[in-house]
Amino acid sequence: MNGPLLKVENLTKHYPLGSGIFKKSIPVIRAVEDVSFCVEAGETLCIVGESGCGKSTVARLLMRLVEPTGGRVLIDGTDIASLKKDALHAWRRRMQMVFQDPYSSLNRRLTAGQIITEPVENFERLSRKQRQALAADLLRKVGMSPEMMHRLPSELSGGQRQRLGIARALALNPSLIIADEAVSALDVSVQAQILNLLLELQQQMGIAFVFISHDLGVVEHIAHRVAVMYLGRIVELAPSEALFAKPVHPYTEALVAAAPVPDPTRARLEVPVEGEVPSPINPPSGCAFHPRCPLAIERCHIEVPPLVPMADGRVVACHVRAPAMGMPAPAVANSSLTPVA
Ligand SMILES: Nc1ncnc2c1ncn2[C@@H]1O[C@H](COP(=O)(O)OP(=O)(O)OP(=O)(O)O)[C@@H](O)[C@H]1O
Repeated sequence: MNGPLLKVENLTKHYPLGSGIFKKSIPVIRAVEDVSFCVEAGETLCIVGESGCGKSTVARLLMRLVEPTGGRVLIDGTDIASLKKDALHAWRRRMQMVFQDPYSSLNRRLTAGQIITEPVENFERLSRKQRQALAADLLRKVGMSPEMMHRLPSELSGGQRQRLGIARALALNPSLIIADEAVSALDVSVQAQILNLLLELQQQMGIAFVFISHDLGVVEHIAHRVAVMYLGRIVELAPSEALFAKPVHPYTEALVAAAPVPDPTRARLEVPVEGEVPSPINPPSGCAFHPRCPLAIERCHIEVPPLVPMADGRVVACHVRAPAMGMPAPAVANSSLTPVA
């Protein structure tokens, strides 16, 4: 198969605020704005950013749990919005989601065995024997004993429930798993077990992951590439090693500097980024990060910076650090930060 497994083009999601019956224009929450990226088979793309930056909305758009305001999602080159009944059914087998809180996403009245075989039974009838064999196989894949198939979710630990959520996602042999804060609710040691399990499954089964997390320690452990979102937009998308070794966008730099990973070789932001993410209802003009950015220049107040490709394969949206072709690199005044070549 040529081309990426998943291609996201100019994806946009605005949530209208109120019905606007008496108003001419309805204000909207700009949750996702013009987001584009690709994911190759067997690759892990992590999406990071502060709360409210639009990460979960991207996940919901990928799973078609919400409809986009604009843009497209293509699987193996096919726009998922164009799929009719049977093709949509087939596509649903290929993409699965693992949620943050396994307890609320699992049916508490079903046994572990019923929970993990349910996706398959939506497609085909299984005999009792087949169901048990499938449940045992899936439980083994996620490092659980087949005897657990008779337990209810309430009889399992948080880590076991998350393994169950992963087993359920694996039931249909997906090509892509979307994991939204899939380990955030777990203790650090259980987190590490689940992350290692995901890495093993990726190696064995060639599954691609879109992994959403606000935890940069987790991201650094598993990502091949990282997309950094700020107020609905991607501001930097880079190979993981390059991003952590040398973050280019000032927002990425601030996130990496704030992450509790002891690495003295890392760039440190001497002028910390302060304040909170502004409202997505009325985002700042130009670069939405400019009110918090120690590097901001006049252009940042006016123009939305485009994502500019850099020599090491990353793309960055920053007038100062990655000026678009044809624009002179501006002088940087009053900052401990320097433009990155
Ligand atoms: N169904 C909805 N209706 C209206 N606004 C929404 C809806 N879902 C999300 N939003 C808004 O869209 C913006 C992006 O939310 P989203 O949940 O995608 O962010 P996030 O980066 O995943 O945040 P978190 O890390 O806290 O989960 C937020 O301002 C949020 O309030």
